[in-house]
This record gives sequence, structure tokens and C-alpha cells, in this order.
Amino acid sequence: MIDRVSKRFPPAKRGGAEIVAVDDVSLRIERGEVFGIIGYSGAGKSTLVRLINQLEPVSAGRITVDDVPISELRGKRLREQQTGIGMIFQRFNLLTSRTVAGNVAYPLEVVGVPRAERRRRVEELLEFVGLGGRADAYPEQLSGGQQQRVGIARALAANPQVLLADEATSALDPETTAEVLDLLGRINRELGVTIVVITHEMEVITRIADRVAVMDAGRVVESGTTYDVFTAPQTDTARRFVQTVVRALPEGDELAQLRAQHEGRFFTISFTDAGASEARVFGALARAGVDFHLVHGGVDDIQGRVYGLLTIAVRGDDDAIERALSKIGPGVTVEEQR
Ligand SMILES: Nc1ncnc2c1ncn2[C@@H]1O[C@H](COP(=O)(O)OP(=O)(O)OP(=O)(O)O)[C@@H](O)[C@H]1O
Repeated sequence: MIDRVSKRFPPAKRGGAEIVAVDDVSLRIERGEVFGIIGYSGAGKSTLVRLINQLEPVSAGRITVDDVPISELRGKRLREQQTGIGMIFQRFNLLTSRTVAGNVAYPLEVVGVPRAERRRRVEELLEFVGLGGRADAYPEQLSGGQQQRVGIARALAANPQVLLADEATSALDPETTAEVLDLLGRINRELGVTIVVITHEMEVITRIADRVAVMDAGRVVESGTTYDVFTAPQTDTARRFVQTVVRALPEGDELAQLRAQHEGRFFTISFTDAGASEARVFGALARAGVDFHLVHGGVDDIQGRVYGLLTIAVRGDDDAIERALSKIGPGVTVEEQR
């Protein structure tokens, strides 16, 4: 729980303005969910996440993790709570002089877990992340995806309740990203770990985040379920991000070009998974006897749910067109694009 939290840094230059990296942010992240944070570079995402595990102290407000007010703890009590929050990074941050097993064992050594138990736990963790045979390898002998798996195993070593992932897949290729996201999904489902993901990759959000917050200049400007934010963004910032993965309506030059290429009236048909599908919409149009064709758009998958946004050009008698379109049925919104 993040309650009216701010983080200010001293000015970069003497006499300059103070930097407000996080500005009065409140968020409730539920136990067991995958929560995404998106926003432009410098919006304050990394700082916010570093406040959750108190790598940085808050300037104002309060952070509670599992009912413990971590932002108010100091010393040993703080360190104990911090072990319950794992973190993974874009650059993996592995110790190059240690083997894979040595990296995963490190946090256990720090808290004094006996050697035999450490060994057992490391073996179990490496098995879980799919690196069973690589315990004695060094990080540089591994691919990026494998290194991130080591980072994940290390973050899980102390059985955390929460895992923070700061751009954890940004240095990986798409295939490896998919594998790491599957692993994070398993950690969430099978181990019940709450995951907070910062990313600039919107596919990461639509694949794994249940809910998402959009940050802009230190503030949360929008938050909601990933499906709601991605299908109906309320702010310009959210719209900009969402458009990189979810189809938008054609505008401006693109729309003018489409009109030049296609005869007829333009209608936008949007539908969510509340009972519609592309096939049903096209079926209904065909049965209604309208002469139409698709000029723009398609269907997206957001967290396994359907979102369709299609622009069609329709030719024919105005009355017949309107009668036909009104019959398309529930779950589908039809609007003329003028
Ligand atoms: N330790 C620090 N000292 C001073 N200023 C900082 C510090 N850490 C972050 N900032 C500033 O706080 C603001 C927010 O930075 P932050 O890294 O949290 O943003 P971000 O959204 O994570 O961006 P990016 O995706 O580029 O990491 C920026 O203006 C940054 O320069």
C-alpha cells in the first residue's frame, strides 16, 4: 500500500530547483496480483519501486507491505522486511566472480542460512527457473535470458512475498522475453508472489499485468485494470502508450488517405469480449446484406481478452445501412466516422 508518498532529491546544482521524482502517489497493490507501472523516462517509476523496498527513504507518506509500515522501519527491522521483497533488474546485476549457484546463495549467506540448507534451496531454485544443470557456470557463460533466470532465482531465495521487476526484460530478445514472462507468471500463480513490473514494453503489460498505473512527472495520472486502461485510456499519456500495442482509430492524413482509397460511409465498430467476436460482427453485417469492407483495424488480445476496433467502409442505401448496423447486437458499438 502506497499512501500519499513523495520523494524529493536535492537540486543537481547549488541554487537549482529540487527534483520531485515521486509526487504524492497513492496506490493499493493487492496481494497476489501482477501490477504494471508505465510512463515516460523520468516519470518516477524506478524511484517509486525503490521506495517500495526502501532502497530509498520516502520524503513524505507511508509504504506498507503486508501490513508492515516498511517506510517507518530502520536498521535490523528494515533489513528483515527487505528480505521479503525480491528485485530483478534490466542488467541482471549478477556477481561476475561467483558461479550461478554462488549468486543464488548470496542473499542466503547474508542472512546466515546454514550451508546444507543453502545448498538444498539453491538446487531447488535453479530447478524451478529451468537452470538445473548450470549451477557451476559463471554468468558470462550464459545467455541474457539465462542470466535473468539466475537473477530471478536469487530474488526468490529468501521466499519473498513481493517481487519488483525494473525493466527486467528490456535487454532481452522477444523470444527470451516471452520465456521470462512465462516464468514470472508461474512465480505469481504457483508461489503466490505479488509482482510489480516497470516496463516501457507494452506487450509485457498486456501479457502479464492484471492492473496498471500510468505515471507522468512523478504522479499517477491513471490506473485501472489493464483491460480497461488499454481499451479506454482516459489521459493523453496513457493513450500514447496504449496506441503502441492496441489499435487506434485512423486520424488526420491516414484517414484522408483511406477515404481517398475507399468509397462509402466509414463506420467504426468496437467490441469487447462481452459477447462479441470479429466473426460475429462480420457475420451480422453479411446477413444484413450490406456491402462493406474492412479498411482499418483489427483485433487485439489483452490479458487473454478480446478487444476489436474495426473501421469499415459501407456502400448502399442509407436506410438499409442504418437498419443493418443497428442489428449487430449486444457488446458491439457502431459509430459513424465523419
Ligand atoms: N538518486 C537521484 N538523485 C537525484 N535525482 C534522481 C535520483 N534518482 C532519480 N532522480 C530523478 O528523479 C526523476 C525520476 O527518475 P526515475 O528514474 O524514477 O524515472 P523513471 O520513470 O524510472 O525513468 P527511466 O525509465 O528513465 O528510469 C528524474 O528526473 C531523475 O533524474
